Amino acid sequence: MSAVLAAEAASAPKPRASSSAAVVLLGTGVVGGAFLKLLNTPAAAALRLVGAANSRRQQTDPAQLADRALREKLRGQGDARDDAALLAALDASGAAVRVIVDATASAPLASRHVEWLARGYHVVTANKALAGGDLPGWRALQGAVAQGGRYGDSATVGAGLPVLSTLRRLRGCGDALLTLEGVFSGSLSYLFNQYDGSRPFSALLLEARERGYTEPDPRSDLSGEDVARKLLILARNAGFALRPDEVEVESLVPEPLRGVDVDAFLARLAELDEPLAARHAAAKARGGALRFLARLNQRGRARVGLVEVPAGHPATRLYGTDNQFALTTTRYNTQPLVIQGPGAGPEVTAQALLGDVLALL
Ligand SMILES: NC(=O)C1=CN([C@@H]2O[C@H](COP(=O)(O)OP(=O)(O)OC[C@H]3O[C@@H](n4cnc5c(N)ncnc54)[C@H](OP(=O)(O)O)[C@@H]3O)[C@@H](O)[C@H]2O)C=CC1
Ligand SMILES: N[C@@H](CC=O)C(=O)O
Repeated sequence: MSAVLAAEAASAPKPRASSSAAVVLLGTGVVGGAFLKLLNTPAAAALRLVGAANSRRQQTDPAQLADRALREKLRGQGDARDDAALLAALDASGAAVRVIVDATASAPLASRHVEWLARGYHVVTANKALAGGDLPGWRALQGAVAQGGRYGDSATVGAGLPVLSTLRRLRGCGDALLTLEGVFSGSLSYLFNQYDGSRPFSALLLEARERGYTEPDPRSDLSGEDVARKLLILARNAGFALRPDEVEVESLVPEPLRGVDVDAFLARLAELDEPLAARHAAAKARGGALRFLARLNQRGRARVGLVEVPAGHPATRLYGTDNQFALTTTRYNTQPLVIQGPGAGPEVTAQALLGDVLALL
């Protein structure tokens, strides 16, 4: 090769290491269903679905996977659940980039993420159970990522709002998180942004559930558990090695409704109404409003719960499922850096998953 050609070859844009990926989707519920729809758009042309599963059945047959009614069909047809067969489908694809997308809320599945990363699969997840679970799990995940595993977690906080990416970028620049405060739940935001006592709280909750904002078991939202997980994920990404038992959590689930199954809970939803109506009336009488806030202070003290905020508080200026993350850092220390926008819903969450998958190419 001449010197000129060699120089041109050296300066030409390098071909991407890989331009397509094979994908297995775990979970075909609200978020997984929206992800399947996105796979049929031009934005996902480089992705090939080689397996999909719900909790009981799965499919690896290309013709069945291409069927627009895949999600509905999986309810009654398909092979029995078997992770090994899904991983085999990824291996057989021959794709250099093999991605497992976890759109479930399953803790047992999340506990497998580290093993999958170690075996060379990439993991993209809306499931918060690993990063927002116990500290050993978080540390194992950091170990796998340090070994080169790639973990797409944008959907786990703010349903894809650029919160984790911002936090990591600031940290990479030597900035440090001092305090964090805000509304981290799309469903609880939706509930308290609207609740004025004119409609029962339980009716609003059913509406949030129908719109796909709540967790599979809405008590995960009402108990503060889902918010606590997001707080843990954020705090850990900022360098605070917090354990779940270090987060003070206020639950809105009445004691008698905590141990019953989901159907029984849904049948007794009206039991939520009276205590919340009383709290709302008391706050209103003092000129305040109720918002479900998460807070992490400089000493690493963390709390999530219902707070009576004064009129004009930033959390009273939210709409719909808006989340709000106010980050005070060593460099953003006179005013916080605020990230705000819709923080729940199938479309935005599925888009966050797709974005993380495409970032692997
Ligand atoms: N909804 C939202 O706005 C957001 C949700 N998320 C997260 O996304 C995840 C999914 O939420 P969502 O779609 O609303 O929940 P859904 O209940 O609608 O869907 C969950 C899906 O996971 C499936 N599933 C459960 N266990 C397994 C398993 N072991 N293997 C394969 N599939 C399994 C269920 O199967 P089956 O149908 O058989 O029960 C179902 O298809 C949760 O972790 C949630 O926190 C994150 C950000 C926003
Ligand atoms: N149920 C969650 C969905 C996103 O994580 C919420 O309400 O924020």
